[in-house]
Amino acid sequence: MSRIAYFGPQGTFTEQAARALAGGEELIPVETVRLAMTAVREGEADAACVPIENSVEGVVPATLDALSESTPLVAVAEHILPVHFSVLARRGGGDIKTVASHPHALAQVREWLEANLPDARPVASSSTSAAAVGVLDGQFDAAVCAPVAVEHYDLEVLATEVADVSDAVTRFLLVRPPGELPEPTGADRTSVVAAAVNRTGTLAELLTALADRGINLTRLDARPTRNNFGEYRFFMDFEGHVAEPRILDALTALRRLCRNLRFLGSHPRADGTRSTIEPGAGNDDFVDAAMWADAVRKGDLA
Ligand SMILES: O=C(O)C(=O)C[C@]1(C(=O)O)C=C[C@@H](O)C=C1
Repeated sequence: MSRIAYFGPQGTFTEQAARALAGGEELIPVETVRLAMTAVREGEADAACVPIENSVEGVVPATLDALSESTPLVAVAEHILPVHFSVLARRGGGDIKTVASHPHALAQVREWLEANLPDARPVASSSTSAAAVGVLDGQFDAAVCAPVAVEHYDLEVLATEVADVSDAVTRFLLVRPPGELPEPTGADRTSVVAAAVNRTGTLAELLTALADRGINLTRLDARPTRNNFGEYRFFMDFEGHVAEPRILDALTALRRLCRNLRFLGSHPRADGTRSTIEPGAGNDDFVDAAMWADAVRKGDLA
């Protein structure tokens, strides 16, 4: 049985995603996103389940930073969960003066808190479940949690279905050390991180390498390299799988433009959206063009 570290403690959204992705594997709750990946890097777990992006609040910076540091890990699967929250408090507790949660969760219920708990001060916690633990300990008066949290923590439910954007979703990744990749399905996502040199047009060149090959970008985020102020790493997700000639061609171009390129995986998309194929930029077009060039090189064609 393989072991999956997940961003815990028990009752987080990430645990739900890990259960959906893992089947019957052993699940290990870990306090932070970074430590979940460290557990894999140090061989204490075979894979890690971590949040990557939310439809309201955007990317999870801790996940991007942990993916770009230390030894490479690649995403082999993803899961998308609808996100609405329950607000939990101690049974028989008094006034709610503080309400804690993960910053991504607080950002998704800002309007609800202003309308329903205007006197409560929002406090950031390491995860939604860590906020529930803090309420039990008396550190905070209320916690904004995943609905399943109430099954793990003996707290009273003050409100359910809390969300400023009713159809919000979060996408989660299952990452593991590089190895055999999932098979291409036609509805795949490839991810890379490029530490580009700081000169005119670098980002435009990277994006043009994808656009020229008819490849649709699905996410672009920048994070500081932490070395020199103003120097950034660019995280790019795009449609397609490295097993496809058009994607391999793009990756080799990105590598040429930017030698500091890390491959972060190719895997099926959870939403099943099939890759866009632009005219003249299908895999057959790339194979045909390579055969034609080869024939020219051998002197078989003019
Ligand atoms: O704290 C949790 O429950 C998490 O799984 C983390 C997380 C996130 O990082 O976005 C996951 C989903 C929600 O958007 C809020 C918090």
